[in-house]
Amino acid sequence: MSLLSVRNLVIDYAETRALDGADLDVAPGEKVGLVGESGSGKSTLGSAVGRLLPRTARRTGGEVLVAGEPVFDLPPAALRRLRRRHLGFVFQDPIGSLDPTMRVGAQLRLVLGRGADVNPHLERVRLDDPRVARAYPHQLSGGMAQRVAVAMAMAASPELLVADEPTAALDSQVREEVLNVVFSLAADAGTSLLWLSHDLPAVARRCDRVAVMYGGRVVEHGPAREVLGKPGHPYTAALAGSAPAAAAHGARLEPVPGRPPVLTGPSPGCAFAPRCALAVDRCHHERPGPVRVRDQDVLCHRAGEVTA
Ligand SMILES: Nc1ncnc2c1ncn2[C@@H]1O[C@H](COP(=O)(O)OP(=O)(O)OP(=O)(O)O)[C@@H](O)[C@H]1O
Repeated sequence: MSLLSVRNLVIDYAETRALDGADLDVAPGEKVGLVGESGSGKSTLGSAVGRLLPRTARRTGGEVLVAGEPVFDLPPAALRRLRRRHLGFVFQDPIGSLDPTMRVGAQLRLVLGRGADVNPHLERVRLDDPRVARAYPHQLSGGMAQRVAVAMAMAASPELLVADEPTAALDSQVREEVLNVVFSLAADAGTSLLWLSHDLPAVARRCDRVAVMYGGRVVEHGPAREVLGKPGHPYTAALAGSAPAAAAHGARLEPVPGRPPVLTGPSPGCAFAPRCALAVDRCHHERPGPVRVRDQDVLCHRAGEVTA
């Protein structure tokens, strides 16, 4: 049974179509990487999991189920309960995600309950110095602030943690430390992880599965090493073949010539067709449905024809 199930989700921001029929499943305890170029819809999908989208966003179709509950159809109190029981979130900007006017300990107690001992929670994210609990967020380094944010998100042992590029603002040494904390806490608690990332080698190393987004859809989904090592979709092949050394250092990926699409409605065919070396006529006007290639689900009319 899936803990998270996203079905044919369509999200619009005014004229922009950010998700164009996205599908995704995360099983209990599974670590899933969500990758794709800037603008492919990763953050929109990650935020939609908790219905944390900006006010300008509109769900035009599809649904999100968390532990079987339809997130977009719940009344406010039930939604708050679902978030509290099942979900944790960590975002890109560690200091911005904390309240600048409250000491770290006081913020953690908002989650844990008044009078709770915050020190074990800080120690779990390898912040052993007792001064951290008395500090204000601006007194922390980016890496420390992100570890506090992780401690808060994991305090209630959520079933699913959505981490939206939690290390994008950190330098490479600190990035590894924060990721180690996130993955080891999630493993200890049996928490599933949906990790939005640009770092393909790290996703291949750390995740069970990967979902590759393009033009607001998950165009390939399957075991991480297989998908990134032997892609079934031409877009995954382009992404995986693009400067892996640069990707390892967190650079933004620039995989193929041309620009990703900015959709204003449903893509008439495959959104990748204008940039795809394998595209044939039908790719431009017929939306591809899922095709099974080895252990991978691929949205492509020419799935499996990709060669290294
Ligand atoms: N608040 C917003 N208002 C209007 N358009 C938005 C908003 N947020 C995202 N978009 C648009 O929706 C599409 C998907 O954006 P999204 O941020 O989900 O992609 P992303 O893959 O997370 O990108 P990045 O890796 O840069 O964070 C893009 O075309 C983007 O410009």
